[in-house]
Amino acid sequence: MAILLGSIADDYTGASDLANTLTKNGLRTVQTVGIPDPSLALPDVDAVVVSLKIRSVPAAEAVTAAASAEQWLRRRGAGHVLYKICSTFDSTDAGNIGPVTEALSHAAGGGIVLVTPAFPETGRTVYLGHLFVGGQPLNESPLKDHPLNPMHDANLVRVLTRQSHGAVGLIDLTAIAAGPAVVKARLEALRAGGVTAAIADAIFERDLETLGEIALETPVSTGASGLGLGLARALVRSGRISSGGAAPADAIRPVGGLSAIVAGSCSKATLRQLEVAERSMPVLRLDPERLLAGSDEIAAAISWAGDRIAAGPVVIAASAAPETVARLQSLYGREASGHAIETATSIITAELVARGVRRLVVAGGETSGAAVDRLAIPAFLIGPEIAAGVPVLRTVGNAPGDMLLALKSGNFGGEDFFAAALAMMH
Ligand SMILES: Nc1ncnc2c1ncn2[C@@H]1O[C@H](COP(=O)(O)OP(=O)(O)O)[C@@H](O)[C@H]1O
Ligand SMILES: O=C(O)[C@@H](O)C(=O)COP(=O)(O)O
Repeated sequence: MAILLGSIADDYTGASDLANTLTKNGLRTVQTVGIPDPSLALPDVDAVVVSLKIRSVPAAEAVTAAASAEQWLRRRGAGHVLYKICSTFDSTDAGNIGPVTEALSHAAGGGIVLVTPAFPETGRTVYLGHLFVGGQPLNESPLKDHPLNPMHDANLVRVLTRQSHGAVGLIDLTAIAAGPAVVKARLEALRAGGVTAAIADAIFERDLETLGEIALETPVSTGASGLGLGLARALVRSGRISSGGAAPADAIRPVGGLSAIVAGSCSKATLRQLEVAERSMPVLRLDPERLLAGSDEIAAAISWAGDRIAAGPVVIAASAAPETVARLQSLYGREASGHAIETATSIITAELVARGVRRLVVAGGETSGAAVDRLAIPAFLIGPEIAAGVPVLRTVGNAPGDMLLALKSGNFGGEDFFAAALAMMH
């Protein structure tokens, strides 16, 4: 299997978001969970997205994992590797976007890396280096309250500089609107001046098409699904994609079985989706304090689900509003509470699957990572899109048999997302 485009995603929802974008834009794509075992039979594809769970781990750990994935992708022919980060640039001053970008660039012989989290379809735009989420600057958006990576600075040149050894520059919208030749010249001028990463503005998809064309001439880029769109369209325009990009028909074959939704995302969109789900499905709100206190909250949740699940989908959620999250974190610490809750939701997910759930929606990037790891799913085929950035996924090589999943990024999806997802998973 020789591939044209490789990607390393810093979380699993982000990986499925990118895989969805690449598929929609003409590349046959598979999403692997980590570096796949050589025995796993993967389909013939144009692009592989390796999902890692490295957004919130120590930078050195993220670098080591990403470097191995990069080598694996290069050995399979990837001429370009996109480091898929969050469209809201989720990270801390200690990393991991800067350190991983620099490591990937170093492995590819150095040079300058284009960086942009813009994803206009979901309202993420970058202007003069500042990231906007819908109509709000990043630091005024709900991301200011993220449980793991609260974002307090919309100026990405500044944010990335704090995480990088090298100098960070800006390619502004004026240059991008002037087209690929001007962007290329600007990138070269920045490189000659010692800059190793350039934040690129982008507001419209045409900006990302320009950036994709130039990025494709370099070995590494860093960005969200918008840059994926630009790279995919550039590859298709180059005439190097012969497949026509159709998603495998297998991806939507029904699996039957029971269905469930597990949420650990505390994002504004997820909190609203849970409220709406309460009108049509049984929803269990976990008590995070009881979970952390080591009580039998997990067993109680499994028993609650067991009493209801044969009659229809159930929802189990740890999600809570920012004030409640802040209170728990003040008692147990940010990382400890996040990790303990992810562990609990992943155990509950595995128990639901053991009881016959084959159609599963997980809300939250870290939450999805923990759940998919516990289920030991090796890879996914990409099915139809449920909402911008969220496709139906079909497991490849899964031990208990095929499953359909939707891994929902916290801020993605309309308010009826959960019902809409299950309606597409048969
Ligand atoms: N009630 C809660 N209090 C504190 N942290 C929580 C609570 N519920 C979930 N979490 C944690 O918040 C984090 C949410 O991150 P994630 O799953 O990536 O969601 P998102 O996609 O919205 O960013 C996870 O680590 C999760 O375990
Ligand atoms: O780019 C995006 O916004 C998503 O693909 C993504 O990575 C979101 O992360 P989570 O909200 O943590 O799932």
